[in-house]
Amino acid sequence: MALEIAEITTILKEHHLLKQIVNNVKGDHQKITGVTYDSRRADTNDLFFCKGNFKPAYLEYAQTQGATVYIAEQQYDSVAKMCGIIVSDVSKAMALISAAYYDYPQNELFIIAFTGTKGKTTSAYYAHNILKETTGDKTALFSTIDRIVGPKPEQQFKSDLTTPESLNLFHDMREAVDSGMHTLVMEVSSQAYLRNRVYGLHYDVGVFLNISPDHIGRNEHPNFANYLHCKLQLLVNSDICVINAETDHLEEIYQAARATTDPEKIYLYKQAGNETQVEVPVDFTFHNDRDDLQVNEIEVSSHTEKANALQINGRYMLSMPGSYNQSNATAALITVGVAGVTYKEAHNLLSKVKVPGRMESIQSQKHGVIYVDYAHNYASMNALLSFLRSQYPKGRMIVVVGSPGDKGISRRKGFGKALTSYADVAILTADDPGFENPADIITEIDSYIDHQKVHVEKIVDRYDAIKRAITISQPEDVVILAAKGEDPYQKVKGVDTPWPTDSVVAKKVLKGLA
Ligand SMILES: CC(=O)N[C@H]1[C@@H](OP(=O)(O)OP(=O)(O)OC[C@H]2O[C@@H](n3ccc(=O)[nH]c3=O)[C@H](O)[C@@H]2O)O[C@H](CO)[C@@H](O)[C@@H]1O[C@H](C)C(=O)N[C@@H](C)C(=O)N[C@H](CCC(=O)O)C(=O)O
Ligand SMILES: Nc1ncnc2c1ncn2[C@@H]1O[C@H](COP(=O)(O)OP(=O)(O)OP(=O)(O)O)[C@@H](O)[C@H]1O
Repeated sequence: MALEIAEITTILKEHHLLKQIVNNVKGDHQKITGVTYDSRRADTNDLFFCKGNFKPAYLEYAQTQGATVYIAEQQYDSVAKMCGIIVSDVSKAMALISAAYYDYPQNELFIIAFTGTKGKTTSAYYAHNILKETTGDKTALFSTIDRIVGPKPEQQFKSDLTTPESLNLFHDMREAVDSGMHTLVMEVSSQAYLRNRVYGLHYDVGVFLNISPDHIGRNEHPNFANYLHCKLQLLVNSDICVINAETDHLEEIYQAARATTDPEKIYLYKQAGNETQVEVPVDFTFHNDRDDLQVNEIEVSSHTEKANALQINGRYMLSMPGSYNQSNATAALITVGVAGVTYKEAHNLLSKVKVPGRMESIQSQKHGVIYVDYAHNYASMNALLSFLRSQYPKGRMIVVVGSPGDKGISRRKGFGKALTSYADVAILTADDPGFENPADIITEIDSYIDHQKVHVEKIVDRYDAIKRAITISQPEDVVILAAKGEDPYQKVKGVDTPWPTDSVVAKKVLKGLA
């Protein structure tokens, strides 16, 4: 793959991003044969993007590795051998040029994209599992947990981000297309819009699951309005929109979809019998037929002509408990319906789908049943605890939880509120403290807990906290290890410190107690 300087500048001019070209000694026909934003990976004739917390020394090193062109928001005189393309926004430039470099792989994929504060991974897994079967393994997945870019085992790997950096995104799409994939299910975080990782990308189907306060902080969104604005961009960039009619801010969300999409191409869904914030034409409802730890069953019904046409009506069994998973499943079913999959093909494909680190249960003989779950804001913690309380009305609810440093500050208050509503014992511990002192974060969560209702223990070491929770539990109790799911590391002072995962720790503790 290659691009000429002339092609790059044409694209940048079209998008009003080009400011000037400096040191273009080899002329407009000079070719770049690689793209990178990491000097440690730079190679001969590469184009280097100077982005984020970039240091000029990285660019100088890229030059010694053979990179010949850079794109940046300012000129760097220290790299005299390189041609500089100076732009007004390097992250937008990187998305556009990466798409061009990888020859627009998105045009060869049917893309289903999910956004929402909660449920993205679960819904993406549901849709991917159905499409994997019905497309004969020709559906890629870009999720928080893993990325699947082809049918070979080595083409399935752990994700570093929910939505990859634009350059990696288009690289992986290209690999997916070249490996025979024609459909892609992906998660789009609000951060992806904030950082222009998906700038210029269009989706065939865009899903808005829900929104609740989260991701506001120093490295994330400045305020809720910006968080909502970023999430709405998914609908603005989708040909067909699917919206949870029970979400907060429904009016703004529906308006954003209608701004660019014919209402005939917008599908709204909700649980049967539930109210919506404003009156909207609901296309699908799901009826909660049964939702307990043994069986989770829904019946999906269509209410409009366009909804009837998808032919997804009927009963579906889900393997993961939780009423919120009924809503996630309905969203996924509408998307696969739009992709041409009917009830006949899909009805038995959700009963085996499990998402690692979400509602994973570990049984024990002498202690309480243990749940590992990824709930990590108020809405999800509240949904999780209220569901488990309904399932275990007699035993004590013992919750191990911490909140990350440097981001999602509102979670601390949210956890205090949810714990006060449902927990008997809260063991507050570390979870990705970053550059903050975990003991201070714990103290902050604790300040929002009503001590008349909840017995609180503070154990900074997460291993010890899990051990304590399991040790004090009786067989009728339920132990919830929350907010970390399958995370294999703790982020401490800028370092990803390996963490064996909550479920591995829980199993080890149980073995020691046996
Ligand atoms: C705030 C944010 O989003 N930052 C992302 C951003 O960082 P950055 O551009 O500042 O890059 P950096 O890692 O600081 O390094 C600066 C530049 O120097 C380069 N470099 C660095 C060292 C060197 O020797 N040579 C060199 O060239 C790096 O390759 C990079 O281009 O680009 C990096 C990839 O290039 C991301 O890893 C990083 O995500 C950080 C780790 C992160 O935690 N992001 C979170 C907030 C995030 O994006 N989360 C959302 C999910 C949110 C949700 O749950 O909904 C997500 O989509 O994952
Ligand atoms: N629709 C929903 N509403 C509220 N809570 C949910 C919903 N779906 C899942 N959850 C809860 O949120 C947790 C995370 O779910 P999931 O990973 O599917 O969401 P996500 O949007 O991908 O999250 P994140 O952005 O944090 O990666 C689950 O473990 C569950 O506790």
